[in-house]
Amino acid sequence: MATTKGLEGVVAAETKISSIIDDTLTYVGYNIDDLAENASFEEVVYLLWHTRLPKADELAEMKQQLADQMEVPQAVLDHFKTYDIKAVHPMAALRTVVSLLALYDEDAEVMSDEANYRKAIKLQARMATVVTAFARIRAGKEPIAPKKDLSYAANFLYMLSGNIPEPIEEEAFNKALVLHADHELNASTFTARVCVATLSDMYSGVTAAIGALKGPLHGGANEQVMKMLSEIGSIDNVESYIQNKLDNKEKIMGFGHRVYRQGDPRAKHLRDMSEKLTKLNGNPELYEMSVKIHDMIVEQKHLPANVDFFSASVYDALGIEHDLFTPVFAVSRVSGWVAHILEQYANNRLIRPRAEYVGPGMQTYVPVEER
Ligand SMILES: CC(=O)SCCNC(=O)CCNC(=O)[C@H](O)C(C)(C)COP(=O)(O)OP(=O)(O)OC[C@H]1O[C@@H](n2cnc3c(N)ncnc32)[C@H](O)[C@@H]1OP(=O)(O)O
Ligand SMILES: O=C([O-])CC(=O)C(=O)O
Repeated sequence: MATTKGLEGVVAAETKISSIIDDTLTYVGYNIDDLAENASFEEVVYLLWHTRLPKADELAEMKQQLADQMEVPQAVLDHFKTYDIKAVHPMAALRTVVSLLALYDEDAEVMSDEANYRKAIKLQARMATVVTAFARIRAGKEPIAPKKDLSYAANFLYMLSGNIPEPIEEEAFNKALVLHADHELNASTFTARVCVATLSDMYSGVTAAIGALKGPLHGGANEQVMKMLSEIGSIDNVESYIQNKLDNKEKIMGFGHRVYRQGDPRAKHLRDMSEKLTKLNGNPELYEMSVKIHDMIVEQKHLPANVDFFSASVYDALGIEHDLFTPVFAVSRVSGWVAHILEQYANNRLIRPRAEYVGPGMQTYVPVEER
């Protein structure tokens, strides 16, 4: 049996949800550039789950459903007070809380299409609430209830800070959510599909996916990019810091991709936003440092930036704490996970590949006292 390390190039599923062909990303046939410029996140969620854009009344209904389901059971919020919240990583907390949400959902084990759709809405709606509640409780503040008349993007920023975001902040965050929503068979989405292909429930699939997204080679890279920018500290230090890493053959977070060769089409949108938002919040140096790093990596390694690189300075400019960057990714990507879970259920077969055995040959058991 031949193996393909990391399953590179292996086609492991058919999907109608998103595609990456010749470095062009589409959701259900719509170019990501078009969606980033024009679509609301709620429209994209509908698109991914129904494989078509909503009509006005359908969009209004979905917005209403999401708004109605944003509140989480008090017991889930109380759970944040049962451990040292300052000592845990928010992605670990999110992984646990999504699993916990299942225990308060009477639909959790019901496998009908209707129950799965209700779970989809609840998961999408509540991810924003739990991430923002975690952040507030950690800061010693009370969680803020969502406002039903705000968009999903605005509600997230409102629940986080207590302030209704400025239009430019809402627009930028909406765009970031749109750009992160789905990405073909990335590691976390594949994880979700593998999990539910056993006919396990949607909460299990999303919990597993959060675990996969957490790693620094995947969604966790955005936090690592910010850590690097903070360590560098000023534009004068960029060259020596990056050169040192390259000379030591260390990976630079936010660069490279398994599928894209010329570049990640999402990065330019985030780069533009980073330029605008860092100017507005008075810290343009963060953008300038990012550009300098980018130019060095492209020149020396020929590696383009991926979605995580410029998203770091965007989220920082929006006032989001650095260890919440990956949870923010999850708040968007849950839409894609759910779409893939629904697609997997609709045409399921257990996912069970083979491994090539490379261990010792046949051995005979030796009792412990004789070893
Ligand atoms: C949302 C997302 O998940 S986007 C990806 C987020 N992850 C990151 O930004 C982490 C940094 N990037 C990486 O680690 C990789 O580029 C990945 C994991 C994204 C893709 O990895 P793979 O396709 O498995 O490529 P792999 O890790 O084998 O790298 C191939 C070569 O490019 C080099 N390379 C890849 N990415 C980088 C990087 N960011 N910095 C420096 N060198 C790199 C590797 O060192 C390797 O070099 P070698 O052949 O001389 O050993
Ligand atoms: O597709 C991948 O491998 C990772 C990625 O960019 C994403 O999940 O958005």
